[in-house]
Amino acid sequence: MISGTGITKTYRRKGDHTGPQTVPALRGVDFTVPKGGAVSFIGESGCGKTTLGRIVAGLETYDSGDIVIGGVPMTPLRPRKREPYFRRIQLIHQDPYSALNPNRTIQQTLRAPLTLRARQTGRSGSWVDERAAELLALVGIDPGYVLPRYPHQLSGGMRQRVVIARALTVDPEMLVADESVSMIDVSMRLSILALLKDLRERLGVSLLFITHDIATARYIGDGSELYVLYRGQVVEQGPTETVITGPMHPYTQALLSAIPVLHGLERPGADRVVPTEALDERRPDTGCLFARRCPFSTQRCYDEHPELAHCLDPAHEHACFHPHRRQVIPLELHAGTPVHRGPADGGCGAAGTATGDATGAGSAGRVRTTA
Ligand SMILES: Nc1ncnc2c1ncn2[C@@H]1O[C@H](COP(=O)(O)OP(=O)(O)OP(=O)(O)O)[C@@H](O)[C@H]1O
Repeated sequence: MISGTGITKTYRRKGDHTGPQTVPALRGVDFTVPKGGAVSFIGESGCGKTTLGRIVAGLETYDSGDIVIGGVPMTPLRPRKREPYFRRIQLIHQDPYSALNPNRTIQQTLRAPLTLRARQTGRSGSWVDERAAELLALVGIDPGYVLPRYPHQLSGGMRQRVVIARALTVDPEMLVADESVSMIDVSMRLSILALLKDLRERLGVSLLFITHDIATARYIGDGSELYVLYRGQVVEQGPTETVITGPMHPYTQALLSAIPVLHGLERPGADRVVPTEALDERRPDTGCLFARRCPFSTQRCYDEHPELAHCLDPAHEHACFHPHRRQVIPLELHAGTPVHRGPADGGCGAAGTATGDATGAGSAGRVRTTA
């Protein structure tokens, strides 16, 4: 199991800026990826997804918090001592072309980490080439065709499979896939996602999926957890299907309502879609970070910071003072018929730190549903 607690990261800005000199990329993120499990992080550009993925893969430092890998806290360890732990976590880059050395054949690319692995595990030199062929077959490509070739001689989909094969050379416990299908041809995306799902099932490797695309997160689905990141903070989390079919946070609802609806159907809640505003970074981040973009915010949202809390389902948490099921989202279209996946409007209806929408701001009259 790999977990993170209170992970924060602030970047320093280089050069002359009129605004603040620092950019908070992550503000106290907690997450858990169970052994063999899958977790997706979703959010719009700049919300901190890539930063989190790089931290989890040991490629970026964090300011505070802790990453625990297999029960071992990383923070107290010196960087060199952390290395073997982070090696168990492999990052799959979004751009398979830049991730591969253009001057090396695929055989040379795979040989380097496999030779090291052979030394570490006391295996013979012949094992290296056998394993390279085995891994390429595992990711669904013909080793005879691919091994002697250079990256530019392969399709984008093949290159991404090679990148995945290279990640597997170290027998990782977890793969971090950062927008790993966003730069390859649309026609090949599904097969790469299917491959990652298949590897999870066959090898028991955990998956941390980073995407801005809710459909991708849903495809990875099956018993996975979804974390919705907004400006470096988790604003909603829970089982993927639960969050997607019954989002409680206005930001998650806005993300979902941005999905295009086919066949002339209206977008759910299109009249309430929260516009992307140029955030005034000089304003202090008190209260809810989403308050200024939220059509349901009240004074309390500006004054107090909402913590993650649940309503009825303890597995489904949201950081909102006015959680409410506001819309039905037609995420699946079968033969032009929208499948209503979410329940109709309903308040939180539970006690606890998260309150129901007592203001009535989220009543059905204010947000259009497709029901
Ligand atoms: N090396 C860096 N130096 C300064 N600021 C950075 C750096 N890397 C990221 N940031 C800033 O940190 C914030 C989070 O960036 P990050 O790339 O993690 O977001 P993201 O959600 O992955 O966005 P995208 O989907 O566009 O890649 C952004 O405001 C970004 O501008």
